[in-house]
Amino acid sequence: MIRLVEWTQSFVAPEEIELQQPFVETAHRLLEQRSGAGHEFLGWMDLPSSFDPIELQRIKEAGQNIAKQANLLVVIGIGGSYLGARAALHMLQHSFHDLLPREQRPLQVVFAGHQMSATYLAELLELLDHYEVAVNVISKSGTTTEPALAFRTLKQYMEQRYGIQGAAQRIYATTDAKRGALRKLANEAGYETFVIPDDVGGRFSVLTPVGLLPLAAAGIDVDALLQGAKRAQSELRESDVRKNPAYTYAALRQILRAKGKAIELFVTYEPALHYVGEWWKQLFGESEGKDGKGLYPASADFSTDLHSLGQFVQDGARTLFETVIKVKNPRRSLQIEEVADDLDGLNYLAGRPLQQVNDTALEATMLAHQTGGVPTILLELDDMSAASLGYLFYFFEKAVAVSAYLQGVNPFDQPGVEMYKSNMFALLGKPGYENQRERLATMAKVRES
Ligand SMILES: O=P(O)(O)OC[C@H]1O[C@H](O)[C@H](O)[C@@H](O)[C@@H]1O
Repeated sequence: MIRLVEWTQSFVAPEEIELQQPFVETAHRLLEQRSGAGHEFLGWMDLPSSFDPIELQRIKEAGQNIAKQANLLVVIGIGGSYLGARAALHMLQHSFHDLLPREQRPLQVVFAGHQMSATYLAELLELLDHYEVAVNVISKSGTTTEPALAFRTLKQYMEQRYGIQGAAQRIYATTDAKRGALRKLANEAGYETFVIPDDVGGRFSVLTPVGLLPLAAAGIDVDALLQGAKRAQSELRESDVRKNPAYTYAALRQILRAKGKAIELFVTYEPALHYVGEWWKQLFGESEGKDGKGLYPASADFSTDLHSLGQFVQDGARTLFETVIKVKNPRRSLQIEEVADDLDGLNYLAGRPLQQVNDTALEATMLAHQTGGVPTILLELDDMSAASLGYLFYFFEKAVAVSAYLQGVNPFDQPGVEMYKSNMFALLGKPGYENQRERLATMAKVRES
């Protein structure tokens, strides 16, 4: 589970949290009664407890099938169709999974379609012949350009290598039940398909086949992931802002925003949680960055980034606060040994667990940053298990929904992401975008003049 251990009370007094109760209550009711803005996208709320066991079994079987037919799974997707699976694999697999002896890593997962770098895709393609390959292409809309371009190329590769039918047995599509180009293509090609429910938005879809199929293929315990989320679903239904840590966290964020903080820095001291930070950034950035409002979600890996960003956080613009995620019971431990010469002067640490130094760095840094005028929120995650990660996913989904309602925006739409796409289509000469292309050309002329 996740505990909200402490926050800098000199910045936000407990009474200020309690004053938020009426507003939190309202946001809670909007969620519970499915009556707030974007209420048609609340399918994620009951997902853990209502997951169809037959569909879950089919996901697990497809995962086993992938692991039998392939030793490399290419997951194609972007945004919510990519970040959840990557966050979970990065946290739950061995830190050096790719270095494990081949027999200990039956299936490797790589990602594509999360950007449009020719170098990235070309360098992936040139290695595929060394592996038995399967592909999971994921897109809720079925039309997003980045994964569509990657899939167009990888589909060609798969069909050239395995034949049309052979490729169709190795390609799995996760998309809308009925709509979109990917649904049409998958139906015509005969791919096994999985559905992203209509009422679950992309950034809330990690606990659907979007995340679960790649994880099942990689041998992750998806039952435990869902169990952890189910526990969060039950525990985080409490409407009292003082008793529900997800709501306390939501209220704290909005109070700090009202006090002039503009950036929330998501900090972890475990490299395994790096992509949890990336997933968290989309969840909060897309849910709250609207109407000229919102906290800019940033992430940092400490103590690594204390040697790069530490100066700014300590002494730079006082526009940020930190949300620190501490893992109470990390996956491994290591003791610092005494050495005869003590040339590094570290024998004073001999006999102590290395984790004690990492934890002390966390404590010391929080104190330093608070002294420097940076409020901090400390959240504690039990451990690095699938169940704890499932709980974490649900915790932040619940928190962002309430936080966005407190901020007065719809948590579940993302109108702002369309502009770059339509500009790109216009500049690429996509039919139907001629007028916009002319407008942009005029703008470009003005820019050059
Ligand atoms: O799953 P897709 O429909 O391909 O969408 C992938 C991503 O792209 C969109 O532009 C939105 O920014 C995200 O919320 C979404 O997760």
